[in-house]
Amino acid sequence: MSAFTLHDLEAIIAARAGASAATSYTKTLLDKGAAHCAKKMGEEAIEVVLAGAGETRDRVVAEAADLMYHLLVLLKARDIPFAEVEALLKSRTAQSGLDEKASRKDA
Ligand SMILES: N=c1c2ncn([C@@H]3O[C@H](COP(=O)(O)OP(=O)(O)OP(=O)(O)O)[C@@H](O)[C@H]3O)c2ncn1[C@@H]1O[C@H](COP(=O)(O)O)[C@@H](O)[C@H]1O
Repeated sequence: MSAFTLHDLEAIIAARAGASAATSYTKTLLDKGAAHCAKKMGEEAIEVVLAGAGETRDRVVAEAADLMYHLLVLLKARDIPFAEVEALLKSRTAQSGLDEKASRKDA
């Protein structure tokens, strides 16, 4: 399985923020502002919903990838590091105590 992560994609998006809009779809989105990025992400989310409800497995995977990309572009447009989202997810896990249970199970 590929070791490519959302952090890798976040770094690519950050780099493409400095590119020309003529050569970068990411830059085109960012130039249009956070509200446009949010609208695009909403469209991609609907495509995941439709694919998840009744399209092929490959379509679900493809639409999920589009959604992840557009979510990271939106976070970039709002100057929110993906690590901040991860930290919130981690704190929720810690609140539920499931992180300790999971590490005990691994030991
Ligand atoms: N992961 C992606 C990625 N996923 C989806 N997309 C693009 O998102 C768009 C979504 O399709 P749509 O039909 O909704 O959009 P569209 O009609 O083409 O465009 P709109 O005018 O509606 O905005 C397509 O153009 C896809 O190519 C992506 N574009 C870029 N990346 C990553 O970003 C990197 C940098 O890309 P550039 O910024 O283009 O250099 C790439 O190497 C990839 O790693």
